[in-house]
Amino acid sequence: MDEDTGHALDDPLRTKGTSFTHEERRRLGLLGLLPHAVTTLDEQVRRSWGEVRRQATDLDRYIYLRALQDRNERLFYAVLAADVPTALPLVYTPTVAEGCRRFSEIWRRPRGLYLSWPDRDHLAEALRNRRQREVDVIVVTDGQRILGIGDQGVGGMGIPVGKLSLYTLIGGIDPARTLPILLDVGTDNPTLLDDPFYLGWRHHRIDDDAYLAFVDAFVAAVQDELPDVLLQWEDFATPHAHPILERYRDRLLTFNDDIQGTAAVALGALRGATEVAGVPLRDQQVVMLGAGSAGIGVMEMVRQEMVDQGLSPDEARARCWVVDVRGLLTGDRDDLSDAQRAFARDPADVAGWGVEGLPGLADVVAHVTVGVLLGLSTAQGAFTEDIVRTMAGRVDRPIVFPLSNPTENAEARPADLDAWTGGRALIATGSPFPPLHREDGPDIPVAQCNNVYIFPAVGLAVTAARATRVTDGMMRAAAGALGDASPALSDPRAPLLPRWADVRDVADDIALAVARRAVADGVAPAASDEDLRAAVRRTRWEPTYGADGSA
Ligand SMILES: O=C([O-])CC(=O)C(=O)O
Ligand SMILES: [Mg+2]
Repeated sequence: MDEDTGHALDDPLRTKGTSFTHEERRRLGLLGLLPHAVTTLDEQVRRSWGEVRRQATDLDRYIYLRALQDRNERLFYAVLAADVPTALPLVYTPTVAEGCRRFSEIWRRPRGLYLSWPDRDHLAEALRNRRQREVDVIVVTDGQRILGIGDQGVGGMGIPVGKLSLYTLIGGIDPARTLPILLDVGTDNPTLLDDPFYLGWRHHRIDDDAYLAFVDAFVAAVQDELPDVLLQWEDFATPHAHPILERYRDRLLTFNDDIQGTAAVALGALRGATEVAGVPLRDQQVVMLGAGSAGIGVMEMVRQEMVDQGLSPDEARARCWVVDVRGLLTGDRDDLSDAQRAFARDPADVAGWGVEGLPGLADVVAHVTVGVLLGLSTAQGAFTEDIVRTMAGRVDRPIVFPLSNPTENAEARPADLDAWTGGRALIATGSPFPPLHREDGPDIPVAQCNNVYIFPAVGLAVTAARATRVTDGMMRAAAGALGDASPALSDPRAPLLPRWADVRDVADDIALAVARRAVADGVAPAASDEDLRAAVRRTRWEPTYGADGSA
């Protein structure tokens, strides 16, 4: 919003509410509009947390916090920063899933841009109508594969809004320079199509040719208006996610969070896990349940890491197993995309197992000494007691990551994994879970292996370093720096990923590693380490009130 238009009290980026001083109230024409007392930001934060706690449900807390964001952004971020571990599940996974499901019902105020198919000839006009002039980061979704809860149509907007609030909270991106976008190309969700309150374009999703042309027009409009922006693709359905990434990754500053962000955080968590297990990744057999964009993205990075650790591409491939709803990916299947086909096993590999049809997860675990079991399937409870006990019978420290979101979609609950393996399992989940209880010591937090460890830091890095592309090397640098920060490297009983209280400091370290790699890859202007460190520090926006009401 322009700084000199609108009323200081109503502009969420400028207002201080009851914290405007008496001098500011005179100068800005606010005299008489506020009760007498002048509060500090800290008092406002404490008052707001009281309000958050008083709400009856987490959805109510989400609604309260979103309304606060729309009213006073600096206060909103100060509130989140005051208690990151409590705030995160309220503004992000898992509560944001409910916020998306009930988006039309809980609608309050507009935020970001809705680019709808019926307006396809006016995308540039809509983009020019945005409230923020300069933009560092766009998060865009078409709402088709929201977390693990499927097609939410226009309700998917909850995700770009939530992700961008973490870009600011964790990555320090100025909230005035973030832009959430929803591409409304219809929905195939019958509940939404029948919902009288549904706020999106009430129509089935358009066909693929029209869809890809629309995405092309959108990207062209962004390139015209905001040529330097980071464009993050989020929660696209698998058949679109990979092709879109491949189409644009060499043409603009862009990445897909579900494919690349999820892969980087998983690789970071595997670093600590394999260290504690005492078996490097190159010596592990790795099984992924789920062959969607996220599952395949993780396996691509796992395979690359095995090659970096000294295996040939074929040797690495031989250690990777991917299972989807039908069963193991094998070369004789005709339903695989190119990205999935790269992980298809030779049917001869499993011919001796004596399994009718495609082997399932239980068959793979029964015939292979699996050390790492990953899930991005949205199949609740798919890591059964039998499967986990079989695995734990073969390896000393089974590494088990049920990564599907939100919480109810997880392939297993950490407490069950812990019980079935006698406390030997090394666990990370995608959504938050309660800590594991220990009789002989303090409770152990469960690492939340969520791309939130990665994307805010990537945004900070490319903004600070003025990068023009996101290379694979940069995502791997992010994974490496996150892995280096694993508390498990120094304490085998510690969680595999840093505590939320440390996540902003860790983001600085990740951002520096990514920025360095951007320079090395020739996609950012040459800069010394010292310059990059200073740029990261300079870029970081903090939720504080300036000396007056103007900034
Ligand atoms: O949003 C999250 O919590 C992680 C993510 O990208 C997804 O599940 O699609
Ligand atoms: Mg996502």
